Amino acid sequence: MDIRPTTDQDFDVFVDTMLAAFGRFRDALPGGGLWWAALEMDRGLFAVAKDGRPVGTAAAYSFDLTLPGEVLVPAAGVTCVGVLPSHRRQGVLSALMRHQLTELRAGGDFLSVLLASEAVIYRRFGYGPATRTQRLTVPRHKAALARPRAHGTAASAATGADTGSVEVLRRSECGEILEEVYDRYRRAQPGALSRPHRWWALGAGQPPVSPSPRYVAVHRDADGVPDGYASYALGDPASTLTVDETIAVDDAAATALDGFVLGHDLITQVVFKNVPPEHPLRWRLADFRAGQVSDDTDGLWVRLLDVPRALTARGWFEDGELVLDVDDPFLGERSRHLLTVRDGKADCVPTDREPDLSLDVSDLASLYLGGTAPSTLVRAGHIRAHHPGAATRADALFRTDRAPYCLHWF
Ligand SMILES: CC(=O)SCCNC(=O)CCNC(=O)[C@H](O)C(C)(C)COP(=O)(O)OP(=O)(O)OC[C@H]1O[C@@H](n2cnc3c(N)ncnc32)[C@H](O)[C@@H]1OP(=O)(O)O
Repeated sequence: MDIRPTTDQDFDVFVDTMLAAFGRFRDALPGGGLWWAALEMDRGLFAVAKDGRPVGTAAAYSFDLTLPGEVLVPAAGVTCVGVLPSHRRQGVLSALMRHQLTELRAGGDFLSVLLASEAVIYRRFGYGPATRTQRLTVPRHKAALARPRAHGTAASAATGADTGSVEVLRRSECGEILEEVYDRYRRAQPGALSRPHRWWALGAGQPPVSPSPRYVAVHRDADGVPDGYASYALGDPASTLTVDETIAVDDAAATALDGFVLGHDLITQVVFKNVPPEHPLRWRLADFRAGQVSDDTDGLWVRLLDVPRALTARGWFEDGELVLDVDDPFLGERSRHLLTVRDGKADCVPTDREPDLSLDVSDLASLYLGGTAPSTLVRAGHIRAHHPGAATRADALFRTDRAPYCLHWF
C-alpha cells in the first residue's frame, strides 16, 4: 500500500473516491455550493493499491483554532477520510493516519482537529473529543423568555431594551456581513475554527457558509454595525423553524436573535440545530423545561502533535504545577512533562519527577480546550491519578474562563 500526495489534477478522482467510501454520489447542494469546494489538494493524500488505483483518501484544511485565553493558532483540519468498502480493515486508514500525522509534524503543525463520522475511529490515532454539541427544540407556545433578574446586563435585551435592531435578509443579500460577524465571534470563542475567506467565496461547507437559500436575521448594534446573525429556514418538518446557527459577538445580540426566532409566526416549534451544552438560552426561557435537549454528541476532536508546544500555547487561568506522564501509543512515544503555570502562561519541560497524572495523549486532547474536567476522566477510568489531590489540582489548572465550542462543519 502506497501513500502519495494529491495535486489539483487529482481533484475529480479524489472526490469520487471519497464519495464512494461514504456511499454517496456527487450531487450539488441546493444553491450551487459544494461542501468539498474549498479542498486544498496540496494537502490531500491517496492510498494507492498495487494496481495503481486510489482506494483511500485523506486531506487537511488550513484553519486557525481559538484556544482558551483568546489565543489563535494554526490547526490542520483533517477531512475527507475514507477507504473503499472493498479495502476496509486491512490497515489502509492506519497507514493514511500515520503518514498524515508525520507530515503535519514535519510541516510544523502542533495541533490537528477533525469531526468524526463515528466516535470509535479516532482515539487509536491520538484524537480526543474536545467539544460537544446539542440540538435544542423549543415549542412555540412555551417560548416566552424570562424577565432577567440582573438589571443593567446584556440580558436586558430580552425585555425589549435592546438598543440595536434586527433586519431579515435573504442569504444571497448578505454580502460580507456573515463572514465579518463570524470572524469577530470566533476570535473570542475557544474551540472555534476560522472560516477562511475561500470558504465563503466558494460557498463551501454547509449553510450559511454555502449559499443555500436561507433567511438570515442580522442584528446590528446601536451604531448600525452588524454584531450577530441567525441563519434559518421554515418547514422540514412542517411548521418548524430550524436555525442553522446563531452567531453573536456578545450576549445582547444573541439574546435579541433568540427572541426574534422564538417569536416567529406560522410555526409550532423552533429547532436550534447546534448549540453548546449549558447554553444560556435554556436559562433565558421562562419555562426551564421548554427547551428539549437532544442529540448531545461530540463536536471537535483534537490531536496534540507536540505536547509542550500545545500546552504552552493556550491561556491558563490559575497558577499551579502538574507532572503529566503522557503515552502516545500510535506514534510510539512516552514523555513526562512538568507543567508550571504562572500569571496565565505555562512552561512545559521534561522531568523525571513522580507523575501526578498518567494519561493517553487522546485524553489530554479532551482536557486541552477546557471542555472536560480531568477528574471526570479519572472517574471514567481513562486517566490515572497518582495521589488523592491530583485530580482536584488538575481540575483547577485546566479550567477555562469559557466553555469551548465549535460550529464549523468541514
Ligand atoms: C475526519 C473524517 O473524515 S471522518 C470520516 C471517516 N470515514 C468514514 O466514516 C467513511 C466510511 N468508512 C471508511 O471509509 C472506513 O471504514 C474507515 C476510514 C473509517 C476505516 O478504514 P480502514 O482502512 O478499514 O481502517 P483500518 O483497517 O486502518 O483500521 C484500523 C483499526 O480501526 C478499527 N476501525 C476502523 N474503522 C472502524 C469503524 N468504523 N468502527 C470500528 N472500528 C473501526 C479497525 O477495526 C482497526 O482496529 P484494530 O487495529 O484493532 O485491528
